[in-house]
Amino acid sequence: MVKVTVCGAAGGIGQPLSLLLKLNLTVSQLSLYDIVNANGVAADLSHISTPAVVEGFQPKSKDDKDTIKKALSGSDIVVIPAGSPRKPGMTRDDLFNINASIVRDIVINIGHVCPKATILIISNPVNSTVPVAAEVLKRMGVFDPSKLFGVTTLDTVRAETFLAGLIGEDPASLKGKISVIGGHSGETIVPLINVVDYVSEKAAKLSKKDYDAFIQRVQFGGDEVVKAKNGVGSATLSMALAGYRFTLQVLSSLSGEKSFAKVPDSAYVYLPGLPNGQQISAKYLNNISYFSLPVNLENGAVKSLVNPFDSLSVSSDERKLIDVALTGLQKNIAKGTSFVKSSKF
Ligand SMILES: NC(=O)c1ccc[n+]([C@@H]2O[C@H](COP(=O)([O-])OP(=O)(O)OC[C@H]3O[C@@H](n4cnc5c(N)ncnc54)[C@H](O)[C@@H]3O)[C@@H](O)[C@H]2O)c1
Ligand SMILES: O=C(O)C[C@H](O)C(=O)O
Repeated sequence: MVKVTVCGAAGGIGQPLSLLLKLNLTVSQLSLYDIVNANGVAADLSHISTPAVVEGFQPKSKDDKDTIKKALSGSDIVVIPAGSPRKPGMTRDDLFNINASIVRDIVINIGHVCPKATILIISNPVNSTVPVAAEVLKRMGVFDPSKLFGVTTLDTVRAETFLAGLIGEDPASLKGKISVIGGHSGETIVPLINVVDYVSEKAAKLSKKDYDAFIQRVQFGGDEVVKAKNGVGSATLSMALAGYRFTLQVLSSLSGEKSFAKVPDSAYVYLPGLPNGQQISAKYLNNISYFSLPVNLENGAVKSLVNPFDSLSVSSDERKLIDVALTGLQKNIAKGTSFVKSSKF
């Protein structure tokens, strides 16, 4: 019996992500929360002949504080794609002013109603919204760092697709064989290509021009979609797939399945609170508090992090990219942390 709640379920990501979750046979309850159209999306999905019981939750007014609590009650997993997407010319950081308070308020409710749930944050800027969530939960005295994740899987999905094109492989065959670490915006995104022998052998033959173009495309893939959608939003369908892929990793860990991937997907996590996170951060990451690394999961929580410096042969070019990422991330993290410190709740 697993209950998954999607907050922002009627949005561009929320709808296809909820569809994918409805198709998953291990989900028994699917709770769809949004400030608009949640009931409509729930009615629609509820006609699909799979076991998950779907319920919509939509506040009746701005003062309605109960509906979200009902939606979250008993959740094992809460996925949050609530908030505004970018328009051309905006950075993800430009979304902070609107999305930070949306994430803060949802997470306050999680802290009250289902503090043991595994929380997956999609809302941008992920580099800052995850620290927002962590600070809220810390202040409430219910923070479990092993259960809070910023969803960065789309960067890995893009890296698989773009690298496969360059080295002539089937993109699906690269799943679990390359890794993307760091954060989720521009230069904080660091693809590592030296993960599995046959991938690294082929990748090592890339010209410098192709390698640089690959890095640039993974780091700025989101901009490609924002530009193509021309004011109507950002990645939704590829993100729904990516969000589902990470949720599936969590669901599998809840049902005790073992992963056969050489590297599991990465997620943006709070390093000081994780078994080997503190160590990796102190030794290799300039004591950064949040960083996306491949996560081994058990029972919906981080069991251990894959240390890329031990096992993924980080090259000197990749080390330089990591150093640039660390500088950007420090600022993004500080912004999220100080926002909550000055919030009253
Ligand atoms: N992590 C990633 O890789 C990634 C990828 C793509 C998009 N995103 C981010 O995901 C977010 C959502 O993108 P989208 O394209 O689905 O946007 P969207 O505007 O289509 O959908 C957002 C939904 O959130 C809802 N919402 C707003 N405030 C809410 C609240 N307080 N409680 C519950 N629901 C609320 C809206 O009603 C809407 O239905 C954006 O911030 C976007 O930047 C992240
Ligand atoms: O680019 C965006 O704003 C959305 C998302 O973070 C993405 O990577 O596609």
